[in-house]
Amino acid sequence: MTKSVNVAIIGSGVVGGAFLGQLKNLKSSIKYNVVYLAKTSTEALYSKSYEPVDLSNWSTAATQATLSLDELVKFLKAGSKPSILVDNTSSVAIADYYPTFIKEGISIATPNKKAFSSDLSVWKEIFSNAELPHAGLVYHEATVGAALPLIGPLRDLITTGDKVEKIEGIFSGTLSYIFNEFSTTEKSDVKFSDVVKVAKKLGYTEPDPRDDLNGLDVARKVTILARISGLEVQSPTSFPVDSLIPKQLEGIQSAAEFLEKLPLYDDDIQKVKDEAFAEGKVLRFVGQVDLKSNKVSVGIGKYAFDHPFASLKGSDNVVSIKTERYVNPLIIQGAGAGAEITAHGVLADTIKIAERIAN
Ligand SMILES: NC(=O)C1=CN([C@@H]2O[C@H](COP(=O)(O)OP(=O)(O)OC[C@H]3O[C@@H](n4cnc5c(N)ncnc54)[C@H](OP(=O)(O)O)[C@@H]3O)[C@@H](O)[C@H]2O)C=CC1
Ligand SMILES: N[C@@H](CC=O)C(=O)O
Ligand code: NA
Repeated sequence: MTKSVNVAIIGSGVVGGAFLGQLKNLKSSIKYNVVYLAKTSTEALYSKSYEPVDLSNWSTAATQATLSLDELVKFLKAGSKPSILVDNTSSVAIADYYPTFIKEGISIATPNKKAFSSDLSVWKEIFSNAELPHAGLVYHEATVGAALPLIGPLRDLITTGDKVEKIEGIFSGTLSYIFNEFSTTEKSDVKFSDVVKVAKKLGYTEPDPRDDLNGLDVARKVTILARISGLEVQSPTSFPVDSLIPKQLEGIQSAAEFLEKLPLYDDDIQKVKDEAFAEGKVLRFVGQVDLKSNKVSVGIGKYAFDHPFASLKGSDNVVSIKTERYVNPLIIQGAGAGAEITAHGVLADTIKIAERIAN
């Protein structure tokens, strides 16, 4: 008999849209019944009889109002199959609900960093609920480095008894792209604000690019890796984080107005770049977790032209993990943002869950 799972998907933006395309084309012996699809915060596709959503016309099909999270839990629990929630949003409200989904036996696959990198109490609740009998599973590989294999391998190392000593790297696809284009080993007069706009257009940035520029997105990723490695980081604002947002633009309401005004401050960051260039260095935005000194930090660093960080390309992330076993650090490098790249990480997690729970 064919095994199957019920899948509820929330979000159809940059990552969610690509996820739906990949799921539609998935060849698998397991049947994935998409019984609920919240396209946006207000519009959803589903039927009370659990008739699967037709993924060939989801963008044009008639919608109804979204279910509340309470209603969604009830809906999924009343289905006859095990369920997976795929959260392709950056919503805090949904993230705060993960402990409930998990306790109620609903598994989660997500690129949403909020639940894993906010207050430590949410992290603890998620992973203690995951130990309960009949709890749902939690997979979140795409919360750090998009689909790059970081969280899975790091957990494998720790579960098998290795000890992490230091993690260091470039964790933001957006900031990698921006600095790789802006601060190069050749003299260039490309404008910081222009590169930011291109990064947004390419789908690398968070829904609001200020969440990348203020360092918080990197701080969230570093928080997740630190916690997995055994360091109880209280929150992504509990350690030093450099921001690239000019002080004068800190109070601005909309992302559009921010992007419009950003060119006014191009000269300031240009000066920092020129100073580094004069020393034979480039600027890169780096995160560090030092398990020996229990210190975490995120900020701009200057790296010599022949340092591996200086030759990074595109939106690549590069992460170095030094452990007791990996005395020469394990290096993981590749694209760390973008629609298809991230979506395949989320789909791979969905498949891993389905392989464990489908019936
Ligand atoms: N882009 C990338 O390269 C990467 C992204 N990620 C993560 O992936 C997630 C999605 O990012 P991205 O696709 O770029 O973001 P988008 O803003 O493009 O998409 C988010 C989608 O979620 C919907 N949404 C938000 N809140 C709710 C809600 N409460 N109920 C239903 N739908 C909701 C939005 O609809 P509405 O318009 O109504 O709000 C929108 O359709 C984020 O958590 C991001 O950090 C992770 C790694 C890489
Ligand atoms: N905005 C993020 C997306 C992935 O988490 C980034 O640029 O890395
Ligand atoms: Na990853």
